[in-house]
Amino acid sequence: MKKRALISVSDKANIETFAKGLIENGYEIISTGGTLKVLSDAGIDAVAVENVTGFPEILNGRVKTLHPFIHAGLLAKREIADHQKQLNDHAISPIDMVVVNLYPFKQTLAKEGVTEEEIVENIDIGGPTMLRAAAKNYTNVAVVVDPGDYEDVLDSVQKDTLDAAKCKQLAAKVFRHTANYDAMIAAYFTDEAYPEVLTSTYEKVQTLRYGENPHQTAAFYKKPNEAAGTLAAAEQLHGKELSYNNIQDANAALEIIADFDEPAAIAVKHMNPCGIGIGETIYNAFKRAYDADPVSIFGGIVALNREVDSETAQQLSEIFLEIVIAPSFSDKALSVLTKKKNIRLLELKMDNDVVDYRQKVTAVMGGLLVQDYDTGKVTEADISFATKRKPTKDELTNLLFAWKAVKHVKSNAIVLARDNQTIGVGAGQMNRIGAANIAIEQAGEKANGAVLASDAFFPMPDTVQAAVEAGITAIIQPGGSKRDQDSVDVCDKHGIAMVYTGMRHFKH
Ligand SMILES: NC(=O)c1ncn([C@@H]2O[C@H](COP(=O)(O)O)[C@@H](O)[C@H]2O)c1NC=O
Repeated sequence: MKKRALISVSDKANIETFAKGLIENGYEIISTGGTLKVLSDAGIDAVAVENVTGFPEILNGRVKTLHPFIHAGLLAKREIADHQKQLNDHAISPIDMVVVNLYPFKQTLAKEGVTEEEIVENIDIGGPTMLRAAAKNYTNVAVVVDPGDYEDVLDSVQKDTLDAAKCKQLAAKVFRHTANYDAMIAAYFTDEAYPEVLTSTYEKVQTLRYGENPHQTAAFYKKPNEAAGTLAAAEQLHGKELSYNNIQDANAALEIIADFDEPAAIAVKHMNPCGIGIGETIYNAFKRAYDADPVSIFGGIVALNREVDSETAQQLSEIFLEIVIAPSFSDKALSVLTKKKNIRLLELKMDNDVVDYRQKVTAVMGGLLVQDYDTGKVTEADISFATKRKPTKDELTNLLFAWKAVKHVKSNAIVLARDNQTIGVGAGQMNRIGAANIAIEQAGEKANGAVLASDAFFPMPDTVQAAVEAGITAIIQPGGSKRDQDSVDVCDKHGIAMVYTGMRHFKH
């Protein structure tokens, strides 16, 4: 008896060649309405599914293959005599291969102006049912969900190597595919933040050469339909493939730059900003980010939120940078930067609301932690004045700038800033005074007259004392410690202006 393949595909690319190949290798083709038409138009012999089921396609295609003549043909185990007998009793013939790809739910969701009705109609029911039936019965049935597999499957058919092991791999792909499909549907039906099971799925962007270290394997995945404004949407204009650490650092730079509307440049090393500068022009902003810490920026990642012009490109090209990421590069800037073999240039349409609707997921052993992104913002209206002296206008501007910066530094974090530029960053220390000492030491003489931001309150006045000694004139911190008054007293004694934000920015 001839083998039978049921073909029912939404994405009809290359289906004629595949079907032809199957026929040449002794298969009979069964097909649904639209697919049958494509095959018939190409002169390929196929049997309409209605002729197998004895039942017409009804409800505008909502029911076409959902029939025991199809599903018993897919699910019967050939090696079980009773299954065989039941097929015979009901005059059902077995089906040996299913070639199905589903209604384009994801693409429909992404369509501009799409209606709920159209989205719901694009939830495929018959397709996944056949795919899952065939995949369950992988020892008897081959299942092809990915048009990218046609060539390989045909090759296996020709060589007679389409065995259970191969079919099991094809079946695994089906269950991944339908799980992803259902996860997208579930996400469309509700935007519940913390459902009883987390079914988010991710699509592979690329396998990476290695992970954080060369002995670790790694890959980069993205959420379906959510790339806009993220690294997954960036176009690489120049340079080698991104590494695992590049992706982490570039992502950190994008999260930071999303907090700035004015021309800003962010230099990142190991996920901490080593220099942040803002300015009238992107050139000024970058100069400040560079001057903030000309040592640490070496081998770093720089994100800029305005087009890179030739003048800025010239400055960027004078140091070794892993990545420059910007919304665009002028032609002249590109010709300057592409002369450097080892730099990676990424073009990305940035979006300052990029993190607002996303959740931050962190892996822990055996599970995940999920939380909102830290989108907390503090403006002049939100702060309260803790000390006798209030900050001057200039100090206040620098305090709010330092506050934006410290939010993105690993805790415990202290940032010193002046003149629209970070000048000292103390990151990831186990005690606050340790972070302060690092920031103060890095700033050197520039600390005198600068402002200081702390990501969390001062449990004791030691950091303020260190600030006094360094010549800091104003401090911004959340407030809320039992011993706030001790810090206030030190400030008052030395004429330092201190403000409270009422908001903490721990970052682990
Ligand atoms: N309802 C059914 O019985 C059914 N059987 C197959 N489909 C889907 O119909 C599509 C192909 O339809 P056509 O060959 O008419 O273009 C495929 O994406 C397939 O997954 C169905 N449609 C959706 O549920």
